[in-house]
Amino acid sequence: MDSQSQAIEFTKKYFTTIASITASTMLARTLINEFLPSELRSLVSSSKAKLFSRFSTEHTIIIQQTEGLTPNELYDAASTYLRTKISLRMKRLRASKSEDNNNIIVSLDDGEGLADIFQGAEYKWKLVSEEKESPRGGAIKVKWYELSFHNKYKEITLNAYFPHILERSKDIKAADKRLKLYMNQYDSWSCIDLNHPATLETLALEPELKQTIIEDLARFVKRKQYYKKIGKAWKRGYLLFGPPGTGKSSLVAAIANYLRFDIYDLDLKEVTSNTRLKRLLVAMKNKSVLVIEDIDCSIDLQNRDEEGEDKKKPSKDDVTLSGLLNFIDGLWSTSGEERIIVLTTNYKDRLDPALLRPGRMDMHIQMGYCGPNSFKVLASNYHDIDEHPLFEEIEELLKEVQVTPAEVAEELLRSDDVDICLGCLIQLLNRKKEEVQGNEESAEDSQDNKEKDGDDKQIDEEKQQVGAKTVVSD
Ligand SMILES: Nc1ncnc2c1ncn2[C@@H]1O[C@H](COP(=O)(O)OP(=O)(O)OP(=O)(O)O)[C@@H](O)[C@H]1O
Ligand SMILES: [Mg+2]
Repeated sequence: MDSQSQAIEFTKKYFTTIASITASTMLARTLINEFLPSELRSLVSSSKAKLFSRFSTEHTIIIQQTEGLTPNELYDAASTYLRTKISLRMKRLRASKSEDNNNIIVSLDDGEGLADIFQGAEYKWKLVSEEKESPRGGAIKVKWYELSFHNKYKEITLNAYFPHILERSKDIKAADKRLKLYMNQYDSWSCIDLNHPATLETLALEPELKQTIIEDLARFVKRKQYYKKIGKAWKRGYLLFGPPGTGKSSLVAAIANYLRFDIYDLDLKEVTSNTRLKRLLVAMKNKSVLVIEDIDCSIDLQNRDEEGEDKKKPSKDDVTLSGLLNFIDGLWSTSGEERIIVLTTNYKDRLDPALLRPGRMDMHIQMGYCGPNSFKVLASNYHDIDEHPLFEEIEELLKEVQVTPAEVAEELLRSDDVDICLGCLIQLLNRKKEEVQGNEESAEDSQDNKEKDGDDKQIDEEKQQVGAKTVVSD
């Protein structure tokens, strides 16, 4: 036989064998289907699946929507996480929007799947749903994800991929969330949407101060494990002080917008007893900013522990500042996570020394008058300009006079015409300069009459307030 006829012979035999195997398989399948009872049939097919999976390198994990009656957090996190992996090329998607959410949510439809890559591992996700009979009658829809990957990635999946999904979904939810502003009436909170536009970017602050604040906040949110280890409540306290209109309230809103935290604006005058105060503090949610504005006015700040003879003896249940701070330390260390507390005042010197002690407030932030850098931020916010022929004159004047960012903002809002606004601002600054010069002259006159260093000291102190300073304590 030549080699060509050998090949033909071989091919014939090969096909005959294949045909007979196929026929036997079909016969076996027919026999199984027709003659085996259903229980035995499912046993045979599950053994077949087992045999197949023993040789397959693919591994599948089922993530059900509920485990028993309890919602499965991992399913929920996966749904949120997978939204960021959706491509608009996919054939079928779902879209929805809820009142609490800022964005339209686009998600996988039942039966659809997508691919993801994490640390070099490839994953295939599929959303499956099925109608099942409910034990209470009727049908219920059960849903689950089938996650398939090469079985060499089992460990990465359990130890790194799933924790990553849980973490990412938290961030995504926080970014979507519509922020709330809570206010107290007596001992209960009511809330409205927080629509304050202030951001750390648009806030006119000296650049180093802004950077310090951003870094402090970023470090704080990353330190969950650290706070746990040292056994301290995971909270951070900021004391903001400075004249009216320097941006204290705006900074609180900017912090909330940056961290995506709700704000609880606590009016201490509404709170009549310690018990009520405790109730309010316990009702606060995690990831929130507690703010007490004008702390010097809202509570009798005299140090009530050191009772002088002429001081009124407080009743046991009176709200006191030290009581408030102690609650916060105590209650929040057991029940709260990721809390910021901000106290604001126009007069730092009127505050209880107990509040200024190291360790009470982590950072003391002085909000200052508008300096040249802050002015540039405001000009860019309000008129989208980074330079202008009048800038130089304005910047020179800002070094000499004290004007708050709020006053500058008011001038910049006067007109859509930037030349008019900057002209008005120069007029304001010149008026202020004349006032200062007038004051200095009259101070000099009176100094001729009686020696007085107090005024100079006052002016020196005030001049120092241009820009802002911080005292940070850890
Ligand atoms: N640093 C700033 N950056 C940007 N805008 C500012 C700044 N400071 C004040 N403003 C503008 O002035 C307005 C008033 O400021 P804000 O209420 O934040 O001041 P405040 O320091 O809280 O004053 P008060 O002591 O009277 O409560 C803000 O709405 C904002 O438009
Ligand atoms: Mg304010």
